[in-house]
Amino acid sequence: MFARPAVRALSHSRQFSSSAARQTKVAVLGAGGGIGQPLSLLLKTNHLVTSLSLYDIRGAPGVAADISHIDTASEVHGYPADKLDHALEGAQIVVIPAGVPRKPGMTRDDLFNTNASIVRDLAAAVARVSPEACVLVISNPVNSTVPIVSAVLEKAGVYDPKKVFGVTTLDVVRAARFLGGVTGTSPNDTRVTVIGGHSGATIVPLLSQTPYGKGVTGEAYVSLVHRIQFGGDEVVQAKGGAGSATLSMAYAGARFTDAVLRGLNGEKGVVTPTFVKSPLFADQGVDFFSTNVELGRNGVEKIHPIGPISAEEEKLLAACLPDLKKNIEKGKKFMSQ
Ligand SMILES: NC(=O)C1=CN([C@@H]2O[C@H](COP(=O)(O)OP(=O)(O)OC[C@H]3O[C@@H](n4cnc5c(N)ncnc54)[C@H](O)[C@@H]3O)[C@@H](O)[C@H]2O)C=CC1
Ligand SMILES: O=C([O-])CC(=O)C(=O)O
Repeated sequence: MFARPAVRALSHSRQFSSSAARQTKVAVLGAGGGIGQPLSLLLKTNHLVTSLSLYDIRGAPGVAADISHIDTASEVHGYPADKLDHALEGAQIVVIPAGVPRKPGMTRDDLFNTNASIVRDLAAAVARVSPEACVLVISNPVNSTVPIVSAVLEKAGVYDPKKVFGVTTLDVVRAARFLGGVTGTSPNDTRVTVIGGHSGATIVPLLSQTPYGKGVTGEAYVSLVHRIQFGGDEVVQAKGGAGSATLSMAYAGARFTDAVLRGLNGEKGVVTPTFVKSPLFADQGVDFFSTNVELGRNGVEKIHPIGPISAEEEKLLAACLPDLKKNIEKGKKFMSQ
């Protein structure tokens, strides 16, 4: 589906015959929503998906019937509210965009009270039915929902930190697009590693690590960083109460799912930022963090170090860590109550 590699570091061509690729069932929980529908559509076009399982408390069977007419080989099944366990049976990848989106004036953290329990209950079903699946969390606030999913799986005795991912790909997509806009170059030439978490100051773009990014300085740098950190707000404002990013997020979610699929299929060199259990800043109480991660047959293969960063990025990182710590602790506290 994606002609370009998911990340700038990739140079491998994709060489899967359908017989070489393993059978992969992907479940989407929240498939009837603003993200869930276009994400499911994009996953239907991915030849590495052999079975697509669409679940929502509203509308999933209709979405599944519609998407199932697309002429790619995968099977598509839709499941109503009371059939969550059926939807998860045999899933190797579970993507979760279930939950409420922001309205203008809200932060992602304002979604916590509603989305924390949605994500907790879905994760409990994953633990029960498909405990070995890779879980890709889109629902906000990602900085807290990923620790919640992890804690649910841990409580159930099935937690594998290599298999729980916060999807931060939209920040990577925005950074490439916005940097390309500033430098007047193709986003394909302006791939940016974005580290930290997924909200405001916790989003840290490492522009200094790219040839084009290095050249952006002064006011232009400050406003570019701000746009990457608060790109979500732009969409929330523009939609005027009708939700947040759905289409760009579906694209980003499909791209990240494709990266996980390629890793599971044994492709080497699949590297992309994602928010995972990470040792990098664990000594500062931040035990989930997004950096470049190599994906493989078992999920996370290797967590890359952040690499050399500029003095400005040191400051961004210093601002990120306390906020991220609070968000992570909030998720953990919710699970310990
Ligand atoms: N990680 C990221 O970069 C991004 C995350 N998001 C987040 O994704 C989430 C979904 O956003 P949208 O699709 O725009 O919202 P939406 O309201 O359009 O769709 C959410 C869907 O979840 C379903 N749902 C609610 N509770 C459920 C449950 N218990 N089980 C299954 N399905 C359930 C709803 O019925 C609805 O169809 C929000 O939390 C939003 O903040 C949005 C954009 C980017
Ligand atoms: O801004 C939001 O609430 C949705 C989101 O996470 C994004 O667009 O990055």
